[in-house]
Amino acid sequence: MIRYDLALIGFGGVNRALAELIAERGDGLAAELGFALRVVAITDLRAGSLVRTEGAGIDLAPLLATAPGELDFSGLDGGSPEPRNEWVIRDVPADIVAEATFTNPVDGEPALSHVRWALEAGKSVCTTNKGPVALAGRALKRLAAERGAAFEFEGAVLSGTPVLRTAERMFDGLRISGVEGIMNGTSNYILGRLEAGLGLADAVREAQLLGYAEADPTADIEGHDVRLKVMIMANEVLGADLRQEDVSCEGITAIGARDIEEAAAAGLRWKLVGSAVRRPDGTVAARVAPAALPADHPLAGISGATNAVAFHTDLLGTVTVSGPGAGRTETAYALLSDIIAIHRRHLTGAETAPVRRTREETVRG
Ligand SMILES: NC(=O)C1=CN([C@@H]2O[C@H](COP(=O)(O)OP(=O)(O)OC[C@H]3O[C@@H](n4cnc5c(N)ncnc54)[C@H](OP(=O)(O)O)[C@@H]3O)[C@@H](O)[C@H]2O)C=CC1
Ligand SMILES: N[C@@H](CC=O)C(=O)O
Repeated sequence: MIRYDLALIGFGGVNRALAELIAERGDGLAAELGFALRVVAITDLRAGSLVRTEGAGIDLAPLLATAPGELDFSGLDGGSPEPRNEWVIRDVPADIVAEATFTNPVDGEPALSHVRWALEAGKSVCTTNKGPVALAGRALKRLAAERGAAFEFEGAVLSGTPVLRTAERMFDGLRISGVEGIMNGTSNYILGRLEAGLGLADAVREAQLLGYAEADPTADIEGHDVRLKVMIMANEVLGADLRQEDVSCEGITAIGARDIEEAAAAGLRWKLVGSAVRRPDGTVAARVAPAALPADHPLAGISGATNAVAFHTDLLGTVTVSGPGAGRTETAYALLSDIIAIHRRHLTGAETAPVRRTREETVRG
């Protein structure tokens, strides 16, 4: 039985849910997929770091039985009050680093360094963190390929809904002229709650409790989170090389109760739409903006934390992928799907990280 040793960086909603999946379903997954998972290191800003590379690795059950805010690794065997991220990532023997600290939409740090340290050490990375992928995806994929490691990030766009792998694997032979979608669970959930008569602050609090919101929910409601996701979609699917300044960005904070009422009276629903479209000259135009959509628009019926991305293709017309766009367990599944992808590449003997194919020549938008 192949075994992969994991280091979890950040032990908040998503990596904790991954630990739960491993604790609850590890044996079943091993029987079904042919590999076992052992967690050998965990770091977290508040809890510190915990390393156990002997025997069964870290015993997850007592950690999962402790309330998130009360976890403290310092008194445990192999524990320290400091996160010790760089040492853990570079020096503790592990096969895969699962990066799930907060997304920093400005410069991607500290997650960008976490990913870079892991790849430099030849360790594969799976991450749900949008910062490193949107802001330095190309360089990190190159580094992964140089070091014979994998860099997987399915959860960085639509949580556990496999929108990137669908585009990468299922659209062979198609030309994709653009993508547009609802790519933020929190803002879509909030818009639904505003339609139900709730105020913005209460709706944000609900989204936080449900585990949908970013550590700083400003990123959700001001559109910065969608901007990163649009960049990832444009760069991965349309072969662009967009930077933040290439993507105009407006969130949902200017939408008031009156706008919601007027839209409803006209049979419209407000949605936060991210889009990237190939221009006739081959460059890519991308934006994030709210739109009042008519009931028959494919994105108008997407409610709650559900998200959807519509791909505009030449031979199939519009193909829409829809599913959860946020949620702790849903996003932990994205990390599991990345680990499965790393395992499959390992089985086929692929030596280098997958460089996603682009549909056409890369042209900066
Ligand atoms: N939740 C979701 O639905 C989705 C989340 N994502 C992304 O996944 C990532 C994780 O999300 P989620 O688990 O919900 O977020 P959380 O805020 O629940 O967890 C992040 C954890 O990382 C810790 N942390 C922050 N900085 C560091 C650091 N430098 N070193 C070690 N630990 C650190 C935080 O500690 P502290 O709390 O003390 O700051 C927290 O425990 C984010 O990047 C998010 O954007 C992607 C798709 C969906
Ligand atoms: N805060 C984000 C989480 C996933 O990326 C969202 O609500 O979509």
